Amino acid sequence: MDRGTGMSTNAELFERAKRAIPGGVNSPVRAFGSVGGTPRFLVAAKGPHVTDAEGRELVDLVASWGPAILGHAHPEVVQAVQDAAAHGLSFGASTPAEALLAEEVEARVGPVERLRLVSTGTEATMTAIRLARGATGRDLLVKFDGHYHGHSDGLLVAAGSGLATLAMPGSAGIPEAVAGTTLVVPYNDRAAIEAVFAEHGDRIAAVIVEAAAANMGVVLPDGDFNAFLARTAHAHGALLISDEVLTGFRVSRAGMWGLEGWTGDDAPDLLTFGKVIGGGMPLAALGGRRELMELLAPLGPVYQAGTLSGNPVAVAAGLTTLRLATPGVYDRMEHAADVIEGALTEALAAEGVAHAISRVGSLFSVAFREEAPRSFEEAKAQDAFRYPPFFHAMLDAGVSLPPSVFEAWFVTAAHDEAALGRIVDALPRAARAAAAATA
Ligand SMILES: Cc1ncc(COP(=O)(O)O)c(C=O)c1O
Ligand SMILES: N[C@H](C=O)CCC(=O)O
Repeated sequence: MDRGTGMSTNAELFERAKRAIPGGVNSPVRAFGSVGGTPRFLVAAKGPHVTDAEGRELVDLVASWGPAILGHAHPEVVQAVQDAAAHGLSFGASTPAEALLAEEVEARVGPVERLRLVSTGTEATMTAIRLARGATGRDLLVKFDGHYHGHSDGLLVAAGSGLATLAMPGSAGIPEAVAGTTLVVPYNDRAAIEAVFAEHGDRIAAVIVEAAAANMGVVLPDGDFNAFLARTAHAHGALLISDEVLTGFRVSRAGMWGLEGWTGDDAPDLLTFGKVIGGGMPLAALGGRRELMELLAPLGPVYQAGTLSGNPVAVAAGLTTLRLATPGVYDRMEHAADVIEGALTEALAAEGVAHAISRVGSLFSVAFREEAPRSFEEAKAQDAFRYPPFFHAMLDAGVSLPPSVFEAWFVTAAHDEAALGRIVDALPRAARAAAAATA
């Protein structure tokens, strides 16, 4: 499919992109770095499918890294976007729909009394941290090894996602002074949290945690770990930032908070959202208690701004997506996850491949090890060499998986029996390829 490029194959497009764009991609995980081969250049997406430049339709388990819970290009979302666009692409001024979106989130997620819209998850977490520092007058941030919260300086320390994929310990270009304000602890390690607070408690502004880790593969919080973090932070006058950029409105209608339901001292102080809240458009948000959120300018001293914040086309996509995300949508996603989990286990077990599937709601991934990992150290201690041949066997059979063992698999409510059937049919051969892999 040419689309004005004069080129038709993924390989040609990748070569051209590499001559114009660093590494040929605008986000590192897209480059197939850890699985090898040529990235697919996509030209269309509809329902559970994406179509590449060679006209090949693939069943998609990336779902734009999470936003597409309804399936790609849901007609009502597309219509809402077209209607909004017809009235103007961007105003740089308030619009009536912004408050409707904020109300929609506040009605679902108890700890969110006020919401500020931004454009990316990176901006949401960056702003939440600035707000926590402004509120507490402290400078240190605690984050977890292998958690990813976007690419702002202080958060690219021991991060997951593309850094895990590329085995990068951090990023160049981050001043020591900034990196030094981030304290990294192993995930699910309560003793490590207690120790870090015992040593630095009066300087810690906040703990930031993925509500369920999903950027080192899915790694679930142990028991009431999130509530424990809130209680420990609060006991030391610090805040808990629950990063729901990935889990928000995906693992349930109210995200991970909706599944755990922590309130009072156990609840997070600030929450960040992205992906689903924008329905596939660039929109993200941070929210929390009124008195904290009102420290943001223009009411308070913590500054945050954005030319495109609350963009009307993005708000239309997000609002329509959330309104369409009925309990039935979550039932369909869970059904899709059930079918894939069952078939994946069966296929890998039949080949004697050690594996563990970690899952919350419909969000899951597979690790090539006996036990589900509880930390980044454990997530890295797996037979990761089995993933590239597994991935390529699935791709050859027409199923697009995330191009890294450290990323989650994303289903949508549009994954119908036909799409699921293609995945199930592809798995036995992929499991054989995983079994045959050598380190
Ligand atoms: C948990 C989490 N937080 C933050 C981000 C950053 O969001 P964005 O890529 O929109 O900047 C991501 C994903 O990229 C994420 O998974
Ligand atoms: N793990 C990231 C999002 O959740 C992958 C998306 C990206 O960084 O391109």
